[in-house]
Amino acid sequence: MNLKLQHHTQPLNGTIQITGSKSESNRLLILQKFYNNLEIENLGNSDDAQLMQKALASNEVEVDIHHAGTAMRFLTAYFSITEGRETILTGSKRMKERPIKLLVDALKSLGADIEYLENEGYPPIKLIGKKLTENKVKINGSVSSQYISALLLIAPSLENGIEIEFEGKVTSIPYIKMTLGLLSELGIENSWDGKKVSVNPKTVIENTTAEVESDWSSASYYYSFVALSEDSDITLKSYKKNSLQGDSALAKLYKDFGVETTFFDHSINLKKISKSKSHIEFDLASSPDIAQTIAVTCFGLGISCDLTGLHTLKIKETDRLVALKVEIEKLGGEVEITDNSLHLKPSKSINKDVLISTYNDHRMAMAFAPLLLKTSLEIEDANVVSKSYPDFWNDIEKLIK
Ligand SMILES: O=C(O)C1=C[C@@H](OP(=O)(O)O)[C@@H](O)[C@H](O)C1
Ligand SMILES: C=C(OP(=O)(O)O)C(=O)O
Repeated sequence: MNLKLQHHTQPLNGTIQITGSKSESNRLLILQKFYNNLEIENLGNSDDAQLMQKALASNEVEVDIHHAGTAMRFLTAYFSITEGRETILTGSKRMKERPIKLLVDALKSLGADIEYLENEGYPPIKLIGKKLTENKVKINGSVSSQYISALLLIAPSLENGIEIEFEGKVTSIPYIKMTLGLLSELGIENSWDGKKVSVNPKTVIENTTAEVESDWSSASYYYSFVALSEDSDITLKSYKKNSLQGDSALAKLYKDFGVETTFFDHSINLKKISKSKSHIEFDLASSPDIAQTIAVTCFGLGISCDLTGLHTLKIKETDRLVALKVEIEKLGGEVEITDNSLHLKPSKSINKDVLISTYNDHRMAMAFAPLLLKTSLEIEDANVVSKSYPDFWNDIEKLIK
């Protein structure tokens, strides 16, 4: 279903509760399998969290996790230690193009039994669950932090825990810290000195309740709405000042667009208090999921940007660098991309009634939505947002009324 967005010139006002973080939810769901008494509050309703729950409850041999990257990576580690179980882990056409070799190699070096069923290095894979014999492993950390989080999540259930040594420059670091932070919340000891991370084994947890914070990556679209309008006033519920989510960097980053974030009563209030800078330069290696939002905010404001640290974008739901270039150029912008960066020129106008292609990528749909404050446009396959934020369009409608 395509969705036509009318040009809206009034400010957006209201309060929204975004669903629980997809990343925190999927980590806690894995941990709950190891610690049955763990209670999860504010679990997200994203497709990815639901696919994770379904996969963890399934007794079928074949488990299909569609587009859910975290589910694919975390379940690869989980099923490889589920003794006596044979699992075929598969996903969407795109998932079969998203590499998994570094994680599979790491798990195999720990003693896992994993086989590729189609293309070497990519899903689908067949896993025969068994007890892992080793506890020290080396992994290249520059491709996806999800491989590392996957190892860390099974670590407390291994007899001797795990010690991981990183090779290469570690990427998306806040997501590794999130995993370690959640382990710490459950009382699982861990340490990280930049090069090596270790997690101790733990059979029983002392803290049995974990509360998922609302999703910061989803909050980015509201930051964009506020940046693109003068008098909007939006409150988002269930956020923490000391977040485990790296995308909470939005509060700092959007200051450059003149957006002020005020924390109160577990909520954040967003208001535009000053003019945006006329040029933006961010290294987003720690916050890859908000690159699309920021590129589109800049385009909507007519300002230029140089975004770097984007090397992981090519292996996400789509090649997000190419997708951004194609779609912003349809709207009249000028974009240059490399393998790890995006450069947008300032622009004076935005083309009307353009159909934005979404490439099965929730973030393409949500990142372009705030442009409705500048023009009328159409979003292809708008329900794609359900991967992380099923209520996105309903919530936007509440703010527009
Ligand atoms: O661990 C996680 O929950 C995630 C890690 C990031 O992936 P990479 O580490 O592959 O960049 C991020 O893009 C993804 O949406 C969620
Ligand atoms: C990259 C993403 O998801 P995943 O890797 O979990 O599929 C995302 O949500 O932007």
